[in-house]
Amino acid sequence: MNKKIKLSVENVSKTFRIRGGANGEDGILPVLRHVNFDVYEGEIVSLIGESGCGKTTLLRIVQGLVRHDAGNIRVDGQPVSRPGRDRGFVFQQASLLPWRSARANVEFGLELQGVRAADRHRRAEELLKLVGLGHAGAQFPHELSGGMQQRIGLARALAIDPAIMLMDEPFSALDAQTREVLQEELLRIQREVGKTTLFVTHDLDEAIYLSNRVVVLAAKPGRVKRIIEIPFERPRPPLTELRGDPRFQQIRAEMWELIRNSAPLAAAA
Ligand SMILES: Nc1ncnc2c1ncn2[C@@H]1O[C@H](COP(=O)(O)OP(=O)(O)OP(=O)(O)O)[C@@H](O)[C@H]1O
Repeated sequence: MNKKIKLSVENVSKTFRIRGGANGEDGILPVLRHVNFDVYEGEIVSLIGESGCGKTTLLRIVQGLVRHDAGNIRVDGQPVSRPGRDRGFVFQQASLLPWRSARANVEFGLELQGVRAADRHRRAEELLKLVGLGHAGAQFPHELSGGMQQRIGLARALAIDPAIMLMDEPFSALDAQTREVLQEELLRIQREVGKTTLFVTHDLDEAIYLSNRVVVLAAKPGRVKRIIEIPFERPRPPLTELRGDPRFQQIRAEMWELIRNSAPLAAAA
């Protein structure tokens, strides 16, 4: 079977200019160096690596909010240089508009696209059902739990039917139980809509559980250390069950080792 590349990250490098270093002079912080990987249609690929290795920066580059210094980002073969509706995103905080109902939040992107009211309502209802909140469309964000807000954020991102989804630690602010429920829900939704997803997480178990492949980044500057194929078939059993599989433990140990032993490159390298 030929796999179609939805997102390609080719040789991407990024530095930030930082003001007032140790000696009071401005400096250059290399954050990403020659980062390469592809994401195939329908896959979930996670980025993992120690804090500060550039995961969020890379996601923002793909989103088009941060400009890279070198390399190419392509979605469906088209170069990316600014935000666009081919990329939907869900971040750590759902950031819903507080004065809008859940349904009106889901409709927001469609309104910007000029979609007719009747079509917007129909699409929002479908998506609310998809994320398990068919009953909550009239509620306002302050009436929803953190997990429900993230579900609405996911529905809002899916509403514009993007080519790829970008998710930056979407479950990290949730309590452990809600988090596990939403991880299972994401896999169910993924089965239903087949959306290609690039997912940033700190959590090794989450990365293994959700992903087809995991890109392990080394830090200082961020670079691809290894890309690990996750062998478990879908639909996957609950995470608590999967943790008992010796292959899960083996992959987890491999990732942990890679992250722990990713020595920074010498400054001149
Ligand atoms: N706008 C900016 N200006 C200067 N430096 C920045 C900027 N944004 C990020 N950085 C730096 O780039 C590096 C990578 O940050 P980034 O947030 O991408 O890492 P991360 O892997 O997502 O970290 P975490 O896992 O803690 O969220 C950090 O050293 C950070 O301080």
